[in-house]
Amino acid sequence: MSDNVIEIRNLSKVYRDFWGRPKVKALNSLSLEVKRGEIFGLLGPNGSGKTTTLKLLLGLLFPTEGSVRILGRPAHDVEKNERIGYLPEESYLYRFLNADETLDFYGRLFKMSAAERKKRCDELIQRVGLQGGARHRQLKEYSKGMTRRIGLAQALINDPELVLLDEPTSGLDPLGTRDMKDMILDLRKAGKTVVMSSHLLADVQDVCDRIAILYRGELKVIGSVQELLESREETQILTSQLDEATLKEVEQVLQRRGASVKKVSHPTSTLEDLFLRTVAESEARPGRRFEPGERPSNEKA
Ligand SMILES: Nc1ncnc2c1ncn2[C@@H]1O[C@H](COP(=O)(O)OP(=O)(O)OP(=O)(O)O)[C@@H](O)[C@H]1O
Repeated sequence: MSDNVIEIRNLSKVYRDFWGRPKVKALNSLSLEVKRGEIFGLLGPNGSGKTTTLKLLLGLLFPTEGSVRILGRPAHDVEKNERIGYLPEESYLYRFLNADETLDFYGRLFKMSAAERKKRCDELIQRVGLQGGARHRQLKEYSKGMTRRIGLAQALINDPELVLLDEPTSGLDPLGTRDMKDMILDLRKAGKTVVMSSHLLADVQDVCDRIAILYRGELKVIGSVQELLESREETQILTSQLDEATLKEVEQVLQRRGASVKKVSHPTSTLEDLFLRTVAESEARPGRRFEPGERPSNEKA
C-alpha cells in the first residue's frame, strides 16, 4: 500500500454564483501528497484556499478539475470518512448538550455500542482535559478554549487514522495552545496522520513536519519545516558559558580558518516558555511575585 494518505493532483475549485457563473477561483491546479504518520501544515493568508482544500478532502465540495485520493479512496467516497476526524474552523456542536452527551451523540453516528461509547468518551474527556465539572456543563457555557477541546474530542470519537484540523489553536490562550499542540503531537505518537491549517506560524513551526504555503489558491512553497528554515550559509554552536579569554581564542582560531564570528549572545527562550513557567510557578506558589526583570527558573515547576 502507498505511503501517501493524501494525493492531490491538479486540483482546482471555482465557486459559482447563484446563476452558475464563475465567481472565485479558490484553488488553482494544486498538487501535493501527505505521507502516513506526518503532521502536515497548510498555510496561507486569508482566502488562500486552505478551508476549501480541507473540504475537498472530506468530499464536502466537488472539485472543478483534478482529483483527490484520500486513504486510497476517491474523496467523494463517503465510507472513507469513517476513518477521518475533522475539526472545523467554526464549532457546529449542539449548545444544549454537555460534553458527555455530545460525544455519546457522535459515537451513535458511528454506530458504536453503548459500552464502547462510554469507554471512548471517558478516554477522550480525559485526553482533552475536560474532566471534572466541565464535563457536565452545557456547551453554551464553554469558553473558546473548552469549545476547541470538545471539538477535538468529537473529531477523535471514531479513533480516526487521519485527522483534519482547521485552525486548531485559533482563539486559544497560551496554555490552551500548548495543550492543543501537545495533543496534536500525541496523535503523531499514536501513528495518526494530521493535516492542519493555521495562520499562527509559531504553532505550525512547533508541531508540523512538513508545510505547504498557498497564495490565492496556488501552491507556492512545500517542504519539510527543518529544511525550509535551516540556513545553510551559517553555523551555530551552543556551548556552556565562555569567559572573555576563551572567546578571544575561539575568534582567533576561526580567523585562521577564514571564518568570522558574526554574533555572540546568550540563547533566549520563547515568550511561550516564559508565560507557561510563570503560570506554573504562580499555581505552585500563589504568594510569589517577581521583581522587575526577575523570572521563574527554567526548571519545570
Ligand atoms: N461558498 C463560497 N462561495 C464563494 N466563494 C467562496 C466560498 N467559500 C470560499 N470562497 C472564496 O474562496 C477563496 C478561498 O477561501 P477559503 O475559505 O478556502 O480560504 P482560507 O485560506 O481557508 O481563508 P481563511 O484563512 O480566511 O479561513 C476566498 O476568496 C473565499 O472568499
